[in-house]
Amino acid sequence: MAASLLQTPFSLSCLSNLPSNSLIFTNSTLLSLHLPSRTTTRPNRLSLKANVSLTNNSPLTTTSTSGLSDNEKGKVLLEVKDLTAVIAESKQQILKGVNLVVREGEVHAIMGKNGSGKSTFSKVLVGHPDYEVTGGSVMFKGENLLEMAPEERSLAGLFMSFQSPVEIPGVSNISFLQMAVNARREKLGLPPFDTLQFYGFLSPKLAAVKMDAGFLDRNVNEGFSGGEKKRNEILQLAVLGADMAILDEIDSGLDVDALQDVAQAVVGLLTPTNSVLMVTHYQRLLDYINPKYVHIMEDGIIVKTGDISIAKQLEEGGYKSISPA
Ligand SMILES: Nc1ncnc2c1ncn2[C@@H]1O[C@H](COP(=O)(O)OP(=O)(O)OP(=O)(O)O)[C@@H](O)[C@H]1O
Repeated sequence: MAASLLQTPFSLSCLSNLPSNSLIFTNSTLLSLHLPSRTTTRPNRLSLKANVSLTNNSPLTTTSTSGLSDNEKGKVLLEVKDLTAVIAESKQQILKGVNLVVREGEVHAIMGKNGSGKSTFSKVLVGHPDYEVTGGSVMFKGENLLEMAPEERSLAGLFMSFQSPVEIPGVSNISFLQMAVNARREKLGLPPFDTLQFYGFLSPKLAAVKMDAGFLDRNVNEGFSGGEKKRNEILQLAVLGADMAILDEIDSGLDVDALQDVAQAVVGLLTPTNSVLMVTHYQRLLDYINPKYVHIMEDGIIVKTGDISIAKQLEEGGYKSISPA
């Protein structure tokens, strides 16, 4: 790594010994750095493109630029078949046969009662070591995701925003992001951004998530409020990009304005070739991000799939109003 990057004293070794939910920050490759896919032909990665209509007073809605009708299907990004998984330590089964297909350009939401397995599913997808897959298959962009190490999953274009983002004491946000972006550039055979170049790259992303520049010099997530951490996660997504972003409860802890900012930033990241899989409990996020599909998870499987009307039904009648299809 270029010395010019290291304005803040920084060593990868400081990223070790992090809690288990910090697998993306392990030092083997500096996390599932949300690095780009091996296919470098995708034009839409890492861009905050405005394929969306945004107004302050109306829900954020995606508008397809692909020219495809609703009935024409995009390329499959993720295909999960009969996925089962247990907690590595106790061998308790949590996922009991999850099936899900996500295509390019689609936003999917997973809802479900507390403890139904939503976060476990998300974490299994990114290869969290707390869980062991015991059956089924997961293909991501035509490759066997389950055979990839967590950092390879990131290299393949998977990003996950955790329900409880980790803190990284001693590492400033800007150093972290710069290092992550430059690691990615190195993989692509590109020269690293120096500090000035990086700031030019970062500025529009910072503006897109409406984040104060003061947060850049603070240690990653250290002392951030719950909402600030969530906003910072979306900044990471904006900076690092992804073919598929898994967002676990990004709405938790956000005030109404922050919710709109974060939702707007996520919508701004959508392109016809990437996708979002979000876990949420509340319709309000879905009103902004407008998923194509809403799935209900119950006891480790998806028991119902529909459109946003399911979320409205849930809001009004609770889970008892949703009977498995
Ligand atoms: N590492 C772990 N160790 C022990 N139990 C676990 C672990 N991970 C998940 N579980 C258990 O598995 C079940 C599913 O948890 P998970 O976090 O996936 O649920 P969830 O649907 O995301 O819930 P919530 O809506 O409350 O976030 C819960 O009973 C939880 O206690």
